[in-house]
Amino acid sequence: MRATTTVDLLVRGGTVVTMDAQRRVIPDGFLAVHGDRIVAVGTAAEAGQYRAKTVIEAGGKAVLPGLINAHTHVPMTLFRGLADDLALQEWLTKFIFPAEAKNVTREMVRAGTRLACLEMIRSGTTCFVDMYYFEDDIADVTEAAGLRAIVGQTIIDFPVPDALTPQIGLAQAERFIQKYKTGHPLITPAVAPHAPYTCAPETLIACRKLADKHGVPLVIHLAEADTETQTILERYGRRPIPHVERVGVLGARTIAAHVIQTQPDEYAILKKYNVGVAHCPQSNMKLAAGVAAVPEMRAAGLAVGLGTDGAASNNDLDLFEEMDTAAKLHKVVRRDPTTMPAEAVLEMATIEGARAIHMADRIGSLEAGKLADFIIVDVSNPRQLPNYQLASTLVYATKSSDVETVVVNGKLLMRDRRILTLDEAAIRRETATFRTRILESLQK
Ligand SMILES: CSC[C@H]1O[C@@H](n2cnc3c(O)ncnc32)[C@H](O)[C@@H]1O
Ligand SMILES: [Zn+2]
Repeated sequence: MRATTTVDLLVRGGTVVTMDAQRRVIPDGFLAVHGDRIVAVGTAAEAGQYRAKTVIEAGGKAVLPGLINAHTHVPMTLFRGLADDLALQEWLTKFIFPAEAKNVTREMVRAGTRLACLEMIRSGTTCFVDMYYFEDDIADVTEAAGLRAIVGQTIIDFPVPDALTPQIGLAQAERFIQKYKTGHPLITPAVAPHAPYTCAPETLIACRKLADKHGVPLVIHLAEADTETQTILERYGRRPIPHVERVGVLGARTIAAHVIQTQPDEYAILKKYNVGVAHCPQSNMKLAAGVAAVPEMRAAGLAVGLGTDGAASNNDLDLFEEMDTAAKLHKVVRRDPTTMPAEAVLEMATIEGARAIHMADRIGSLEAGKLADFIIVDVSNPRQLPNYQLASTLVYATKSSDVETVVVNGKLLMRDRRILTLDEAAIRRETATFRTRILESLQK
């Protein structure tokens, strides 16, 4: 007779999409969780030895690794819809930077982050990479919501809401890193130089030194628009990727967002430093920035994850939409329907996303020993039937509203669409207050 093992949480009966090295999909599967970890994954027949305080019956549902948003600016949810249908430079310099100068405070950042966490939990995101201002507040609110995040304090060469100079920004970033760097269960602090066109080489070097000193990730917007390529060529005589290499900002645990304006010989530079790429197709389409060479970067061995970018350039934080868009965008630009199949974009939102953010040893797949970050998704809506192929159903026919249950670090954040860690009504009220404030600020 087999001994019984008591665990905290047992999910049984669902189709478990492991995203492990063999990409195993277990039709009648189970997942056992104890503390913050997955302790076993297998077929329902093997689940018999486990007893749990909480059992979730997932028959007819898909159980997947939590989705990973590799690039966003969470407080920008409060700027959603404020300035649409503009090119990057005009959008940033005429609308977003001025709106931020008037409105970004600790209080605003906390409110925007709460709204973002609510949206992300509801749409199946369990981990995100952020870069913004007042990141200690973002970290605090994220931890309370129960989500996992890499939280990057922005460094930029002009006065911003939390730092008048990049030196002040760097000192602030160091304090923030010191507060969170020793093994926090959910928050990984990071340094986030905004971009090569807003940070001088000295600023970029100081950011790299700080990241190396504390062994934390470095997050940067890179090669996003042709205006960036022109500016960097004019200023430094090199294109953006060779420029950042020459300056010395590429290095351990770098995460570069966008990476659109590339030439094939530049992939080797990114590969040399193991740079993870955050592909943000919806933001890139909306700002008409261009189309990143994702199939080529993947073929060159780069880890490419998926990001939404901020809600002011997307305009949501929905990775199900982002998967659908990524799969279709690359087909249409190449006139090749075989490029970026559903399985590939599902990888980008899970295990490849984890590789891109340098966390694949801990998250991105459902395997014993990994952190228990997973979602349970209904796949029985008429719109998803008859469901011949699960990756296809998830990428092309599933909506974020089909996400029913979300677990991060072994803790339930949403069960059967009921949010357990945030006060949804209070967030709606708070958002309405900020809407009025932001509108008024723009009339002054
Ligand atoms: C480093 S984040 C802070 C800074 O970046 C701005 N921002 C938001 N989205 C983008 C983007 O796609 N490219 C460049 N800059 C962006 C944001 O408004 C903050 O000021
Ligand atoms: Zn961005």
